[in-house]
Amino acid sequence: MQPQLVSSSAADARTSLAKPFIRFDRVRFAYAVGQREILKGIDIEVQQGHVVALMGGSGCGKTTLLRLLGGQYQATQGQVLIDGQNVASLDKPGLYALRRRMGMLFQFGALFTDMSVFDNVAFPLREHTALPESMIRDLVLMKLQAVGLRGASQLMPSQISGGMGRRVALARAIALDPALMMYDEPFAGLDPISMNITAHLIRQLNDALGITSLIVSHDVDETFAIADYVYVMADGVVAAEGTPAELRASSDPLVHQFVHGEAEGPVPFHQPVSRTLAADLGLQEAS
Ligand SMILES: Nc1ncnc2c1ncn2[C@@H]1O[C@H](COP(=O)(O)OP(=O)(O)OP(=O)(O)O)[C@@H](O)[C@H]1O
Repeated sequence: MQPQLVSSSAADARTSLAKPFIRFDRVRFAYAVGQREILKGIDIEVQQGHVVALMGGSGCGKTTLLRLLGGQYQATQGQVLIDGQNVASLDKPGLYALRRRMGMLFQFGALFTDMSVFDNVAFPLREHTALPESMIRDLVLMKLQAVGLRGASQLMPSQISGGMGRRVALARAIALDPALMMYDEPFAGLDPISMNITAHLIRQLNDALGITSLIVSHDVDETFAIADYVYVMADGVVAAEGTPAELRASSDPLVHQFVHGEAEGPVPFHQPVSRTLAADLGLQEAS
């Protein structure tokens, strides 16, 4: 399947800067030799300073792309480049140094429940730096200030709302001043107001800290409100790409189904299956 949408203006915007911060170059990937191919030739570019979204139906390979970026797995074919470095070519110290430049906000952004808000944010600084406690204190308060929660520093996670907890997790993720922030479903489980606050915070932090952000999300409205560019994946390939406005205006059936959250369309509800339901239930002979 070829990408359905690349307007000349968007393509110009993508190529106007000399070097993308992230590049997936014809990436193919299977979790094990002989297993089903999850990524079937992915080309993605993320320019420095941009907020870029990876979207698409469940199981299409979005989280897998983040894992390749973090060097947890290596592409079977093609290259994954971060700031010009081929992730697969890095030795252990090189990979470790690269990971130090990445912040990650996981689904639900779980906090350590037995530590205060302050200690949660201080955790990566205490683990990964030799900074004196007085400096850690100042850094933590600055990060909490950036997410609007300096006043909550002494509270325990059980004493704050889900939306506030997500912002604390965000402060913790940026504690080590990453160059790249990766968000895996940052809006999952939040009420609409907290979703909105979190989305705008992601954008503000990206711009204020001069970082690059990659968001995996199913939440079209929140993601489109803050993304510079969106890749829609389907069945292991980039099925469509463009700015949020371009995707909203698209008449492509897959993009339309995705943007409008329609049940009917090219993206099937059922995963492919070889046996009938009746056969699986033992009601008829498997064919
Ligand atoms: N460790 C693994 N070993 C084998 N298969 C895996 C592994 N992790 C994921 N998969 C499979 O790879 C495919 C892509 O998974 P992935 O988590 O990247 O999808 P996704 O687009 O992030 O999905 P979702 O939106 O539901 O989180 C799925 O079919 C999944 O079952």
